[in-house]
Amino acid sequence: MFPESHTGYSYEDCMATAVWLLAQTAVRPLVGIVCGSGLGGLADMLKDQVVFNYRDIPNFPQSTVHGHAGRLVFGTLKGRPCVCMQGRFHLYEGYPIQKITLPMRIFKLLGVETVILTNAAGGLNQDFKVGDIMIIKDHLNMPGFAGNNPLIGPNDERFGVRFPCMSDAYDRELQQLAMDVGVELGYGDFLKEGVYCVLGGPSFETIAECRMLHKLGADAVGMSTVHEVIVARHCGMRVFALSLITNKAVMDYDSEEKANHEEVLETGKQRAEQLERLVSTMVTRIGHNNYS
Ligand SMILES: O=P(O)(O)O[C@@H]1C[C@H](O)[C@@H](CO)O1
Ligand SMILES: Nc1nc2[nH]cnc2c(=O)[nH]1
Repeated sequence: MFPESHTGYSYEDCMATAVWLLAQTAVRPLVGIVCGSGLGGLADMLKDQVVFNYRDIPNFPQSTVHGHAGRLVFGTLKGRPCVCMQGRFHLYEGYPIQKITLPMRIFKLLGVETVILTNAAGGLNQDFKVGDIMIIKDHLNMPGFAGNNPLIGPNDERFGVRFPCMSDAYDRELQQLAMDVGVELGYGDFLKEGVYCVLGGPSFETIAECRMLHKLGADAVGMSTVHEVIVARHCGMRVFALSLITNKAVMDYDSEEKANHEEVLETGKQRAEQLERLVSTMVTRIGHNNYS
């Protein structure tokens, strides 16, 4: 089995995990949700839950980060069958990149068509405030520039093509749906859109790094999501992603502010309710109208 090598799980390994899960729940999810740091409350909205601890799922990694519960939750969200990762995996936890993205392939084999990813991120855009929700319209993949891409290794065409396009990674109709729903819910003042930049972490950025990322066109910086998006798109799922701006990236040598994980989790708590309402309303509308 894979963990020692870095070439990824085989199609058969992923299928075995999917079949194992499907044998234990009647839920056939069409939407898969990934909860970012401190945003695990999204999973609690699911009704008629069937819950698996990651440690019990064949081939699954374990969550090691505070604010990531480590549970896969099946259930319905306003009647829609969903599966929700209450906790994700990050490069800095020491897992190979193919392992942290494995759940996306399992989502696909479970029948998921649309993936909704959330994360906590530092705001680089000077117009952003702590508590803003940023609809991700594009990304900068810094580990990818350094050769760390989840699709490195032999390509299995049963998942997708060797050279997948990423210029359409973030579904435009779903971005519009999020904006429409957000405005309807009265969230217009704190709903933004922008470019998310992923770094390896776990150290937060220096001031010079934040200034550079901002100049390169990033609006927010974090340590996740992009690898999952690449694998989800490779196997043909639609993707919507958002960042909760949990802290302002420090850009100024006179600033006394210091990024820290406690602030990240605290901001998550404060915006949890609105974020949950935004995502759950979106889920009820996916596939029902011209956003399908
Ligand atoms: O899983 P996400 O991207 O939400 O987690 C972010 C990045 C680090 O894991 C952590 C830093 O506070 O939050
Ligand atoms: N890299 C990074 N990740 C974050 N996650 C939440 N806030 C931040 C941040 O400021 N930088």
